Amino acid sequence: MSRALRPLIGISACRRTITVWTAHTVGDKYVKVVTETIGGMPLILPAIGAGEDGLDVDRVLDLLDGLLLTGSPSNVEPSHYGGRPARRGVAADPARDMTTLPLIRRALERAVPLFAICRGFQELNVALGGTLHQHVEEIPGRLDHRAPKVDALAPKLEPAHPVAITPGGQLHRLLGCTEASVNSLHGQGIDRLAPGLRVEAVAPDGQIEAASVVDAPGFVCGVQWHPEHQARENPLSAKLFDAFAAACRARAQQRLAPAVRAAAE
Ligand SMILES: N[C@@H](CCC(=O)NCCCC(=O)O)C(=O)O
Repeated sequence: MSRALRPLIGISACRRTITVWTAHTVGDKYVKVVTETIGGMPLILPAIGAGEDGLDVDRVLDLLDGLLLTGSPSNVEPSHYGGRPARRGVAADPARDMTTLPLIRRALERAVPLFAICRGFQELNVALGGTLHQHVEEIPGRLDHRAPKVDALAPKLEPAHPVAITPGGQLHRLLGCTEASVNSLHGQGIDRLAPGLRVEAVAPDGQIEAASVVDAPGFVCGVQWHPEHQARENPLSAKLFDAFAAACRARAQQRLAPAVRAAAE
């Protein structure tokens, strides 16, 4: 693909304090999945809110061919979905909430391809009017979906449980199977699914693990697990990113091809 037509993909950042400094952060795995797995150009979107003093969402979306919503240790503030206040000590990132929630709504209105991972998946649900469980492991009969409490990274990213993929859904068509094994690094989870979202996969305890936007013109999908981890080594993760990449490339073509052709003439 011509360098000029590499899709420009926005990546949501967190606002976090590292030692004494406040920083806008994105895990390297999300940047790499854009550059290496998708073949796109990443544009990190700082968590500065949206509107007058924050991101001009429409100007940003004018530039983007896709939006990747990342995971994060922080939780979406329950006030955004009418939930009880979070317990003391639970990590929050109000600046990220104020950025991603409006950005998601407008990206969907403008048919920007969107792939939402873990916290990003929860944000997609909240942005469209759904609610979250704050502590899935405390609900009787539910699994503990949190990562094992060990220092090493590898065990956290091991497959943790199966998911049943909805027959006839978008993921089923894309992946060609009705079961997959996924990693699991979350304490929150979708409670009430937002209107306009369709369940694409569920865990054995009934936890919603993936959803798509009904009637979305392009690729709009959210997953509770982490396909960005070693994406090319897992055939299902690779298929997910290839489908997202194709939608982003199609948007880049549509947006930029006339300008690239004109410059070459
Ligand atoms: N805090 C939320 C979301 C969990 C999540 O996104 N975990 C990923 C952390 C690592 C990363 O940044 O990718 C919850 O607990 O449900």
